[in-house]
Amino acid sequence: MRLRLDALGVEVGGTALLRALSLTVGVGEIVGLVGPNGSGKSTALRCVYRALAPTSGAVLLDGRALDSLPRREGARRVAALTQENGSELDFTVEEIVALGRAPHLRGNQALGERERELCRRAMADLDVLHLAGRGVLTLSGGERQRVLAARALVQEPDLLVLDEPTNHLDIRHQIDLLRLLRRTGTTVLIVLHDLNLAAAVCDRIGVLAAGELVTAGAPREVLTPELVRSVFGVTATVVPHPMTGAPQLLYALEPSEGTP
Ligand SMILES: Nc1ncnc2c1ncn2[C@@H]1O[C@H](COP(=O)(O)OP(=O)(O)OP(=O)(O)O)[C@@H](O)[C@H]1O
Repeated sequence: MRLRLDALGVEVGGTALLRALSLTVGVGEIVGLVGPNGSGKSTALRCVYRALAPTSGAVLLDGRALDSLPRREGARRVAALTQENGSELDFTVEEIVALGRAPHLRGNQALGERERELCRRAMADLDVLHLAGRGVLTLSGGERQRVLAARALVQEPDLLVLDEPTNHLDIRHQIDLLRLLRRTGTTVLIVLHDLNLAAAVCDRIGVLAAGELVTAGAPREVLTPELVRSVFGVTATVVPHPMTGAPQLLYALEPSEGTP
């Protein structure tokens, strides 16, 4: 599925949170949104998973306006892992993951064998199969995040919208999740704070500051020391990854020349 944000604007109480954001995610592409705290990344994602209606502009899925899509079809085709879906329900892990299949089922239809196998596979992929019978409220932050990622993936969406999915995950599980995203071949819009992970996984990166897109392009075009200094106010040395060539940012805690 192709996603197009077309001059997206969001205004709340007279304040612009997002201004004329235009960005395309091609079929099977992984596009990252990065930017300082409060720059509008989650606001943009909220428009895509329909938690927020934009004030101006449009979200287009395969050229079709998102708001013209029946809710059920949207729920089937777009999966979101957000900062808001910390489940308070005292469900087991397998019950939470199975909820990901709900948009594909009719009424109270039970899960068939194929559905159950999809759930098992997603739980195995996210390394939570051993937790299947556990109450989700008893899990650690990282375990819970992996369960919610499994729920999003088991939905087999055409578009995945991920807000800081590596939150709470240890480095192995961060890498496993990003590898999995690559493998699925699904169109992905992802917010990441870790610029090195963004450079490793994203085909393209859009940089937001104060609700506006500063630049967008391939990681090596976008993640320059100048950009990192002007947008984040941080001095970084950028080196190519010795194996992949992806830009990697090195930071030093010692103040360097010219650092405020
Ligand atoms: N309903 C609202 N009313 C007023 N301001 C809001 C509302 N929702 C978000 N904001 C503000 O809009 C700005 C953008 O928020 P958003 O959550 O999109 O930022 P973000 O880039 O995702 O930040 P972070 O990196 O901290 O997660 C913030 O300053 C936030 O306080």
